[in-house]
Amino acid sequence: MAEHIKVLVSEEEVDKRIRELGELISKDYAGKDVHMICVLKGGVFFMCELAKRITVPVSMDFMSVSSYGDDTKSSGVVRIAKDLDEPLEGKDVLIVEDIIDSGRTLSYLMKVLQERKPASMRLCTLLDKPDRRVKMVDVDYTGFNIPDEFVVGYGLDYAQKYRNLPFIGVVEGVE
Ligand SMILES: O=P(O)(O)OC[C@H]1O[C@H](OP(=O)(O)OP(=O)(O)O)[C@H](O)[C@@H]1O
Ligand code: HPA
Ligand SMILES: [Mg+2]
Repeated sequence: MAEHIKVLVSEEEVDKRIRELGELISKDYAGKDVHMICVLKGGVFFMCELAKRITVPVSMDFMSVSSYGDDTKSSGVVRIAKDLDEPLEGKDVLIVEDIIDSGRTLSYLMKVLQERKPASMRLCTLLDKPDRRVKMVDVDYTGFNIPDEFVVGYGLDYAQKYRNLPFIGVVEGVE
């Protein structure tokens, strides 16, 4: 069966929610600088759009972590493919992710990053699938809670495709 993408969250809804999150984060971090950490590759589109809506001073760093490879199921093994360039000590860190699914990636990553002694560490995710949680993760800012379906777009891939879609969609016709 050919793959078909059904819209789950439209471009307009995503844009509106990112503006709201930007306002909220700007208020919460008033008087501070925020050090945004993008979890590559999926987090990159959300990171760019969110950073543009934050009005306190922002610095950025990037980390690449992978557990899904080209599959729709997590391998269960989290691999750091690229580490951060800068130390985190004393910084107010905001981790930016596209999705929390089983929670394996972020529970692992937050443990690793907490050991680097940031002044504070919060997590912002565009999407959350709470029904799928295997590992507990404290999420501070969520764009949308979504049902247990494999989604693509806005950074999320299926076999590395569809990251560039400007909306969140569900791939139909995939096992
Ligand atoms: O909560 P989990 O079940 O761990 O799933 C969430 C993680 O999986 C995806 O990354 P992926 O491993 O596909 O890497 P990618 O961002 O490069 O696509 C996504 O971007 C999250 O990082
Ligand atoms: N889509 C794409 N990548 C993912 C997902 C998903 O639903 N969950 C975890 N990684
Ligand atoms: Mg992926």
